[in-house]
Amino acid sequence: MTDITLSRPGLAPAAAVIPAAGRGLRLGPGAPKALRQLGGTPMLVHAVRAMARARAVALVVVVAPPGEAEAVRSLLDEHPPPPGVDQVVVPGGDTRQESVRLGLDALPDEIEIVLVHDAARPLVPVDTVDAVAAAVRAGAPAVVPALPVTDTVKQIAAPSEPPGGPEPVVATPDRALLRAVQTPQGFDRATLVAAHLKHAEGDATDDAGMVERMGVPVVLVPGHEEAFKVTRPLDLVLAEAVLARRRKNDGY
Ligand SMILES: Nc1ccn([C@@H]2O[C@H](COP(=O)(O)OP(=O)(O)OP(=O)(O)O)[C@@H](O)[C@H]2O)c(=O)n1
Ligand SMILES: C[C@](O)(CO)[C@H](O)COP(=O)(O)O
Repeated sequence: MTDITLSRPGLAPAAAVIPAAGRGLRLGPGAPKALRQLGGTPMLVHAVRAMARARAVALVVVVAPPGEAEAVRSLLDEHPPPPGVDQVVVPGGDTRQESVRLGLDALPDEIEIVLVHDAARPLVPVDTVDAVAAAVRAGAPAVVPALPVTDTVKQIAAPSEPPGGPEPVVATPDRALLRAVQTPQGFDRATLVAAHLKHAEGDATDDAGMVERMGVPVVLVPGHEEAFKVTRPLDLVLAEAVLARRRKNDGY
């Protein structure tokens, strides 16, 4: 557990846990995804900035690629957070779930609200972060930003083996009832810790799914198009374009 003094006045103390330990295999060969450049700055630095700008966030815990924690500490020292925000770096694990759990283990006792945010979503607007934190502060135990699904989605019985073969369709779910979820996902700390303890052996792709499985209500709030995840090479092209537009229009 981390021993720090939290200094953001007037709000229940919240921490951002940023899982950044993934390899980014779908992005292609190169450094771990969080350390790849976006507009000349590592993606992780953008993600940390986005979270540290939120009004409620007093602490940012970065979960670094295993073996890169020291390099990430040096990188973040070059990009200090705003006054009143502390940052801590811990090494990550083999899965996203394990990395988030390692981030949770580093939280000091005072933290009541946790926002889990993918380093791979570097351009999330601060208003989205604030809206998630506000909903948790207002009493929701688990809050997820989400957008309507724009494609029609087909359900198959099982993925083809090997991939690329024909896949028979079994259903077409009603798109109006589907949402694509983003991060930061916000939680009452005790709820999230309990979910990680209960499902410790799993490999969940998101934290809210683990909370749902405990029977705790999860609520969606509007996400934002610019909170998209950089997963494949084309996402990086889009991220560069969004960043260039922000820099031109807002001096970002
Ligand atoms: N062992 C892992 C795996 C993922 N992540 C983090 O979880 C977030 C979402 O994961 P994703 O975008 O799927 O990243 P990767 O696992 O790096 O991608 P890929 O599956 O293409 O390798 C990312 O910020 C990633 O760094 C993590 O902290 N630890
Ligand atoms: C948490 C997440 O960003 C929600 O969309 C996502 O599930 C991360 O994992 P993925 O395997 O890259 O989808």
